[in-house]
Amino acid sequence: MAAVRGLVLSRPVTFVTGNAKKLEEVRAILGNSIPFQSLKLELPELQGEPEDISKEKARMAALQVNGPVLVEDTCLCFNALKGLPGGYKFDLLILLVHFPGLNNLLMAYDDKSAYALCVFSFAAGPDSEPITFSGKTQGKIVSPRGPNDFGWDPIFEPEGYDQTYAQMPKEEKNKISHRYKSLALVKSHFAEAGYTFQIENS
Ligand SMILES: O=c1nc[nH]c2c1ncn2[C@H]1C[C@H](O)[C@@H](COP(=O)(O)OP(=O)(O)OP(=O)(O)O)O1
Ligand SMILES: [Mg+2]
Repeated sequence: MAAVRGLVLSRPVTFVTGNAKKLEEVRAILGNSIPFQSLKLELPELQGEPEDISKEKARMAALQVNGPVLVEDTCLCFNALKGLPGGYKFDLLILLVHFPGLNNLLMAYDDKSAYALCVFSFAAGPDSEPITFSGKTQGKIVSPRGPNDFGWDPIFEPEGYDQTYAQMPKEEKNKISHRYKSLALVKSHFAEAGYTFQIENS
């Protein structure tokens, strides 16, 4: 008799986001490794610790979808500002990208280091406690360089590179990014948990 391995999910996983650029990267990074569908929902912008925001997003998404969901919350954290803005989304980041002179704000600090943090959460359903997976990429804040089509990509230069995220080819960003690292943990979790997607009993 064949052993039944892993948890059975009632439906395929839904990745819930309102951000098309994120979705593009998640598609490219996951490839066929985790079958998922996507759903564009504008969930409320929560503030606080990134892990808490991500979990809460997963709870809200699982309720709306009434099935297994993946969500993620991403933030940029300045070491000189003790991790701010992090999960506190005042529009400083957007101002920095659009008004390069404002980078002088950080000129007051010798420490221009920062990290990009991506926290994925998986909830198996509306009654399941979400599990989080955090990926972090170290770097520094620079004056904007490169195309301005995804958030703070033009002002973040990852450690060991002389290009900003915005200047790098997408495939390059997707090999070293906060999102890539977080998704690597999600993939291992799925591989270990051995989720299957049958609806029928076996
Ligand atoms: O790799 C990235 N490179 C540059 N900027 C990024 C990245 N990833 C997120 N971002 C920006 C988008 C948003 O201004 C904020 C995160 O907010 P965050 O709530 O996680 O994203 P969102 O509201 O756009 O989409 P969602 O519907 O998934 O919540 O940082
Ligand atoms: Mg959001």
